[in-house]
Amino acid sequence: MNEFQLIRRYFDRPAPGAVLGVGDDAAILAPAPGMELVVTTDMLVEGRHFFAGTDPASLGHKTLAVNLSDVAAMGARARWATLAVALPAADEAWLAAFSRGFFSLADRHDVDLVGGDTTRGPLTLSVTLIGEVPAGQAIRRDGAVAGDDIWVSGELGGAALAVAARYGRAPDVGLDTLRNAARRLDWPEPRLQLGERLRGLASAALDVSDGLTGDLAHLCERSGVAAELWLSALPCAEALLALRSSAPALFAAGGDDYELCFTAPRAHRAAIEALPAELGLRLTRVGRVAAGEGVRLLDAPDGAPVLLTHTSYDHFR
Ligand SMILES: Nc1ncnc2c1ncn2[C@@H]1O[C@H](COP(=O)(O)OP(=O)(O)OP(=O)(O)O)[C@@H](O)[C@H]1O
Ligand SMILES: Cc1ncc(C[n+]2csc(CCOP(=O)(O)O)c2C)c(N)n1
Ligand SMILES: [Mg+2]
Repeated sequence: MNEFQLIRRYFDRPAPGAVLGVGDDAAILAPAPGMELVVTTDMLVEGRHFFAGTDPASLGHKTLAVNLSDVAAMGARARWATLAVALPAADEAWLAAFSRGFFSLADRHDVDLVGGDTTRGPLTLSVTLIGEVPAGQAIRRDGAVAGDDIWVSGELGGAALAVAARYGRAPDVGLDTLRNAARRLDWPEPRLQLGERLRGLASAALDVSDGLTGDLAHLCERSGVAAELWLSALPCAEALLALRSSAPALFAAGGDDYELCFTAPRAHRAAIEALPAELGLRLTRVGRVAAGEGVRLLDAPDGAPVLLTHTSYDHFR
């Protein structure tokens, strides 16, 4: 199998939402009238973002999911993707599973793969995702205002627990709990439906990829505000509740969650509280925006400060 047979077999699929998809020097896309484009790129590198030997179907899923998560955080709809891969070898079983994982998530969200690049090299997977949002309505990081509530979707900490376990640094939580945590790490679910519903409700948003405290600090910086987070409010799986106080960094600073963190005015509380029933997704109020700068983690509202050894994942620290 040569390079072009590989592309045709595993990555060339019909792209009904594009003017022209895979096969030319570039794809041709036509945004719908009145829409703005949102564009994001996220890369996964073996040994850094995932462990050698990770199930290729989950890698196909996660490579796309981490990008969809950024589009969700903007309140946009995902439309088109390009995929750049460096592969150590043309392993057909690996490629078939990877492609299956990628396209089954793409199909669920009506995303067309319209191009990419394929080369031989250390396993590296990169997607560029293009989405659409009604002009002027994207949810940015710079809209939070003192007094806003801070919300988080889903649950935190499972993925970081799975990473810690693989490095032999996790507390003993039992096999079942660990299996659920590994699922959070390998099969993150991008919150696209939530992102679109938050347009007009959230004042600012981002996705939690590096760790809540550190990611929220980016939002605060862009908005020129401070934030207070409550450890006892951070949503986690029932089986991890005891760990939340004994290993707070897993929840407040552990990465790989791909949940959405957003701020919203108090006046939107009731509307937001109605979303979980509609979306089948937990939404939890985890803190408040204040005047000033920086993120403070307290054990509870008006409680004592919780000290963390780190606030998020950093590639160069
Ligand atoms: N090499 C680069 N050149 C230009 N811009 C970059 C580069 N790397 C990152 N950026 C930009 O810097 C900002 C922060 O990047 P980062 O990858 O940390 O995004 P994030 O959304 O905070 O995290 P994640 O990608 O894990 O969701 C983004 O606007 C991104 O587009
Ligand atoms: C093998 C292995 N070691 C460590 C981690 C943890 N990790 C790596 S990158 C990252 C942040 C998101 O990346 P980026 O900021 O590049 O989008 C996190 C939390 C992992 N997933 N796998
Ligand atoms: Mg992001």
